[in-house]
Amino acid sequence: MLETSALTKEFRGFRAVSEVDLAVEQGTVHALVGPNGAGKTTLFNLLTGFLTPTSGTIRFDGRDITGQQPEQIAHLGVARSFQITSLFDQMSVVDHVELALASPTGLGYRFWRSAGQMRRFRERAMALLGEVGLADRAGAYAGSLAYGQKRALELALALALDPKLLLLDEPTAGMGLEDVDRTIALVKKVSAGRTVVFVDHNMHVVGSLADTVTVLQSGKVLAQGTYDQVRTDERVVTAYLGQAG
Ligand SMILES: Nc1ncnc2c1ncn2[C@@H]1O[C@H](COP(=O)(O)OP(=O)(O)OP(=O)(O)O)[C@@H](O)[C@H]1O
Repeated sequence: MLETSALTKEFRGFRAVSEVDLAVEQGTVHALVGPNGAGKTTLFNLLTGFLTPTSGTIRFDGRDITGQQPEQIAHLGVARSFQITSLFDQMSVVDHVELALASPTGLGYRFWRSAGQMRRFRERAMALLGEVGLADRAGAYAGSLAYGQKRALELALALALDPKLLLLDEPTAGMGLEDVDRTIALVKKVSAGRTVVFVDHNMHVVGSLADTVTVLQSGKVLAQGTYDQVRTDERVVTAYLGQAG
């Protein structure tokens, strides 16, 4: 589904991502981990077209998408759920989802003229809210949601695009234990039959969700394999111990 080859991004000669080969099989959940500054966010930005690689290639679903714009990549079926919240406080939860459902049709940009037309997205919007556990908050303002619920809404917005590949940027960042476990269950549920790549610092989350794991350090792939394989890899243990102090 996704394959990078020698993918590299330099910032003024500094290699934030260096010769990364990544292969994500269709229908699997893949975690990107690594110490701070390892290049995870930069890699995500390359995959979604927010940054252009210095060299190397990205193939998605059988085509070369290297250097394509974020809108083109999104259109091909890559959706990203942002770490930084991108919700409108004064807009209702269900309106957010309807707008996301309408945007691929072009209707999203004319929503102020077509409130009636937006209603045809109501059923699908409610189904998506049900999927992420927010059906009972459909009428609430997004601004009134608890943090974990906002993250769930963002996930629903990404799912509204019916993506072939779902990218999750630190889905459990800033959450307490209870929300972390709820999010693990939620991501497990929505990842069934989908291809997911996520970044997370929490090893409990990585171990619970990931079929395969790529460990990055200083922009390079340090180890790749199942969670149990990388967890016991000496280089990985050393990299994390090095950060602990
Ligand atoms: N726009 C930029 N210009 C210059 N350097 C950058 C830029 N973006 C990232 N870097 C550098 O590239 C390296 C990798 O950063 P990146 O944010 O990708 O790491 P990360 O693994 O996501 O870290 P974290 O876990 O802290 O989010 C860092 O040293 C960072 O300072």
